[in-house]
Formats: sequence, C-alpha cells, structure tokens
Amino acid sequence: MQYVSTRGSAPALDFEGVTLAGLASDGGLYIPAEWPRFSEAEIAALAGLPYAQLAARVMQPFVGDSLTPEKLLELCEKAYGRFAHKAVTPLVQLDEQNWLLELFHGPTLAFKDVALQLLGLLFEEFLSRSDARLTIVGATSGDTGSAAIDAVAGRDRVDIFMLHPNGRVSDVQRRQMTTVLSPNVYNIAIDGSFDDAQAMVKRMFGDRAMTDRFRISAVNSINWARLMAQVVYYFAVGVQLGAPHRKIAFSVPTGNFGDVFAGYVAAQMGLPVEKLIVATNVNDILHRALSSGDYSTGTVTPTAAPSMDIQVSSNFERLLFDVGGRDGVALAEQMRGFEATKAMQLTNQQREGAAALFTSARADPDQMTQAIRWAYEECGEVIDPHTAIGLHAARNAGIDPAVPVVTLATAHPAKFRDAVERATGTRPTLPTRIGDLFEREERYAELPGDYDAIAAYVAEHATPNG
Ligand SMILES: Cc1ncc(COP(=O)(O)O)c(C=O)c1O
Ligand SMILES: N[C@@H](CCOP(=O)(O)O)C(=O)O
Repeated sequence: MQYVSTRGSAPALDFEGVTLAGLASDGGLYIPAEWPRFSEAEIAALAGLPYAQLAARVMQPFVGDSLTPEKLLELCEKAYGRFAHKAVTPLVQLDEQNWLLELFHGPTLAFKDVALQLLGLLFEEFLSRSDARLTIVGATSGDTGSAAIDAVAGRDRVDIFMLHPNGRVSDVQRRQMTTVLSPNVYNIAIDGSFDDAQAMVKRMFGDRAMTDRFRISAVNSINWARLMAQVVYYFAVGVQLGAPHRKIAFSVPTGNFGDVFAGYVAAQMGLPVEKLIVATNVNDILHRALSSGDYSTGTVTPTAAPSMDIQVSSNFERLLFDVGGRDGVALAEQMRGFEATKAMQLTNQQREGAAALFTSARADPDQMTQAIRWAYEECGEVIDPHTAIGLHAARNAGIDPAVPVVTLATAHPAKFRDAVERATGTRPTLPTRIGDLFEREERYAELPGDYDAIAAYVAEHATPNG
C-alpha cells in the first residue's frame, strides 16, 4: 500500500514510512493512494470475531508489507488486551433506533486509546529496525495528550512533547497527562487555544533547524495510523447491527475530523453507511462548512466539551482531497489561501461530494445538557458532554426509523464530572485505576503561545536523532 500527500508534492511512502513521518513534508496529510475494498462476504466474515482479530483483518490492507499478518495480530492483541471491557468497544442500546458505541474502556478513558495503544507499539516495532529515535510533538485539547503519553511513556528511543491550552482542559484530563513523570514525557501548557497548539506542531515539521537535528513525528490524527485504527470499530459495530445486509448511520462528536473521517474510510471500503452525522459544539466551523460551504474560523469558545473546542480541523483536508478529485496541486493552493486568510469557500465538487455521505448538526450548551439528562433519565446511561453532543445530533437528524443510529461515546463521564453533575445531579466517580489521580504529583512547563519558545524548549530537552 502506497500513501500520497493531500498537497501533491511530498514523496509517496509505505505504511512504515507514513507512521514514522506523521505529517507529509509538503505540509499535507498522507492518505492511501487508493481505497482497499472488502466484498460482502469478507464483511460478513468479520461477524463474531474477537476485537483484536477483527482489527487485524480490517487493517491488513493498509499495512501492506510493513508488517506480517502474524505480527499485526500480535500487536493488536497486546494493544486491546489493556482494555477494561472484554468487547473492547461495547455497544449499548438506548431506544428503538439509538445506540451508543462505548469507546472509552482503554487506559485513559477516551476513544483515543483505541488508536494510540496500537500506535505506541507500531513506533516501537518500526524503530527497532534501525538506529532512529523519534521526537513526538503533539497538541491536545484534553484527550489525545494522556492517551499518547500512556502509549509511549518510558519507551526507549522516543521523547514526547505534548502541548495543551492552559486552563482549557478538565482537571481530570490535565492530571492524566501531568502526573506521568517518566523522563521521556514533557507536558507544556501554552497560552492560547488548541488551534494555536496544533499550528505550532505543524510548523515544527517544516522547521529545518528542528528537522535536521530531530526526527519529528506525530501522535495526532494527522498521523494516518491513528485513523486506520479508528476505522476498525465502524466495522465491528456494523457487523453487530446487520452489515453488510443493512445500512447504519453514525453520529460522531467532532473536532479535528479524525474520528468521522475514519467512518468515511469504512464506507469507502464497503461498509454500508447511511449517513455520517458530524456533531459539533458552538465551535461549529464544520457544521457551517458542510451546510453552506463556508469554512472560516472564528475565535475558539471554551465549552464544557473542551476536547471539541477546535476550529481548524486538520482531517477535513483529507476529505476535501478525496471528494474534490484528488488534485493535490489545487488543494495545496486552496489550503495556502486558508492559512493566509483563515477562511475558504468549498468548491461545488467538494460540497456535493461531501453531501453524499455527511450531514451535520450543532449543539449549544443547553442542548448538550438536555441530551445528558435524557440519556440518564430515559435510558439509565450516564454520558459525557462530547457524547451528548453526538446524541443530540443523532436524535434530530431525521434518519429513516428503520436505520439504526450509532452515537460514538468518545469519553468516560468521569473525565467531565462537573458538567455531568450539573445535568444529572450525580457526580461520576473515577474508575479505580485512576482513583488516586488527585493525590499524584504534577509536572509541566508553562510557556507563551509562541513558536520560538516552544521550539527552544523542545530543542533543549529532546535527544537528537543519530
Ligand atoms: C472526547 C472527545 N470527543 C470527540 C472528539 C473529536 O474527535 P475528532 O477530533 O476526531 O473529530 C475529541 C477530540 O478529538 C474528544 O477528545
Ligand atoms: N480532541 C483532541 C484534539 C486532537 O485531536 P487528534 O484526534 O487529532 O489527536 C484531544 O482531545 O486532544
């Protein structure tokens, strides 16, 4: 399997290459040169498989020759063996039409673990084949940070620098990152938003002074391997609900457009998807883009669903590339315009291509609270604010009642105890494995939202490659 950049000028790479590279050298994102396709019989044969086996089958076409099937299965069994639920991603029925796909049973209680537990092992495997070492630079609005840190803490040949917006993540989210005291882990609280942090991370990939000394890589969903591992649970739930003989709709709480793009990939591979519902909070650039073609940023508004407080959604570029005719040169020009003005209009081809599968909705704080309350009072389920935004969108999308609608439950409610308590009157308790989180020592640096300061900090602490 070869991967090409959405901006057309970086070299094509294989799976090992894109995993270690993270972002393409032309500033684009890597995407498979073509989508692998499963037959109906191959999809039907996934039913009933244990999660790790299903994962290895779904991912093998993307991995190609970079790993043997046996090695891929071994890594999947190791990664998903750490989940607290036997099913790894269990499905819960809410009413006749609505279902929740619980993605938060991994070590750090959010859907990010599903991909990052595997990515940590992939880094280890690929680095063991040479003398290289990695400097991972990541941005988090709360959940990627702890999941990535858990996946690489204490590993040889990797340093991780994780930027989070100071004061804009929940106290549980912050402590899940900052109480990991391994010597290869560096947490940095920056003045600014997640978007500021993500922009600085991307800039570092193009900074020769850094890339000449360090092999920079990514754990955010700009790294293709992240998305690949997220495609798996769409197939896992699909076959449980009747695929390939029945269509399924998915409602996805969305920020960086990674999770919902994984659903798009599953559809390209043959999963019968009725609709992908892109659910946003008031930081609604994606809802505006999909409903009117207007992709223009405003300032990021802090909300009770902080992990979705994002305006610049990296993976939207992958969708624009795929539905816009895969013209990297034209997209590079369009993205340059967006980077300069913070606004762009989707082309007709991009709008129509996206509309075939995507719809969108926005939830304000009241609608989010009402969705938490509905799930609690009518269905006996305690859900987190991000999941609630997805559920609000699912219940209002007007999907044919015969089609099951699966809302992705992206975080454990205990990560957002204040918001859940306000809505339900009940304060979720922390699972026992992090029950002592508030007694643990914290360590992190506080830096201005200034690229030079961040680059200097990384250069001072990272171990050079070679
Ligand atoms: C709990 C939670 N829900 C939803 C999202 C949005 O997912 P994505 O960025 O893949 O769109 C995030 C962050 O990414 C998150 O942490
Ligand atoms: N919501 C994320 C933001 C980063 O998204 P990613 O999926 O690209 O890593 C977070 O919680 O950090």
